[in-house]
Amino acid sequence: MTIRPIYWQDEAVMILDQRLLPGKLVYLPCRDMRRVIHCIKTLAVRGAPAIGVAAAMGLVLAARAIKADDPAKFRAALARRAQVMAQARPTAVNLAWACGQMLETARAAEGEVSAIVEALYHKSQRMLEDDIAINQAMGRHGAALVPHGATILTHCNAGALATGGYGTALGVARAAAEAGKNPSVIADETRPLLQGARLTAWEMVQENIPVRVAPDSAVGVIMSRGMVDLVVVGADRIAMNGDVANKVGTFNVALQAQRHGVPFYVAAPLSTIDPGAKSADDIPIEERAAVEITKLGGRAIAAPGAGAINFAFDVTPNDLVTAIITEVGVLRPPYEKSLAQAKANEKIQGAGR
Ligand SMILES: CSC[C@H]1O[C@H](OP(=O)(O)O)[C@H](O)[C@@H]1O
Repeated sequence: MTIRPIYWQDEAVMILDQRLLPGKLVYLPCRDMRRVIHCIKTLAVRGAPAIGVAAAMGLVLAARAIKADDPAKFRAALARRAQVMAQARPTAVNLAWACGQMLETARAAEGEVSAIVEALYHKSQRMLEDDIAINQAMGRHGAALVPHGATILTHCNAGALATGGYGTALGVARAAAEAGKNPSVIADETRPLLQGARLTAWEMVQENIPVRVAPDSAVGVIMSRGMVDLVVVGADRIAMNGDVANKVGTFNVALQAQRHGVPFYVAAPLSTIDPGAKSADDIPIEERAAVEITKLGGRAIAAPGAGAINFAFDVTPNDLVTAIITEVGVLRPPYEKSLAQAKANEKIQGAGR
């Protein structure tokens, strides 16, 4: 089954409302930037690469609404809108990266405003298509690390729903299955919004990849019983020293993996590696509303009057990361060197795109 989290349909951006999965498959038609921002903020669309693509498409909608015939004034107006878009969620670097890519496209496009808008549309579509190809390449590199019949534990959802449609961490599982390795998956349910139970399990069922859901708190006992061969998770932002920001709870999984001698892999495109972040200290961690903790399915699960702590992400220190799987290969410590080399090569190859 092809899972399409987001796509163009005529003049509208169609966003699969992931808040309603696994029960309902509902697409939201977005015809202006504000609607796309709302989808990003409310996690109707979520996952670092997917929100990057959503931001790019949202900026096309914004560009089409700018009333300016002068290209310079148009580019200035677009830059102001990109600044608003980039603030929709702070941790996933792909959001800001995608906005930067769109502004670069507008800068490089020649001719009238209409030609710039057309170039922006094609850039947003190419970003979606490139993401799928990047994920497939990443999956092939990652699949080489998956033993036959292995059980892969993952956290949150880093699958087709979090990307352009193939997946980073789940892309490794997909590619291993496509290579005939018969992997199975253990999906941490991933409190508070249950992306693992709701989204990862749904994706794996669609793919006929065996999947079992487990409470986040069970990772230790599951690993202590030798039930996990490797961990593969996604990432929202990777610092140049290899510190990894990902869904809250990932750090706990990494500590358990170290304790039990289980390889802990991070699967992420090069665009998730942030050259502006030297270490975890430079990664903003999103805090979300208390109600996401105190309610579940609209029902109170915490005593009325109780507060909540709702960090949406945490940072896994680089010494707990066995390797980082990317579209150009598997990057290993020392990350200061391997990540810098990969980003340098990206710049050289990107220069030609
Ligand atoms: C392929 S990146 C997916 C990444 O994004 C998720 O966070 P959220 O659901 O809040 O967007 C989680 O950190 C995943 O690993």
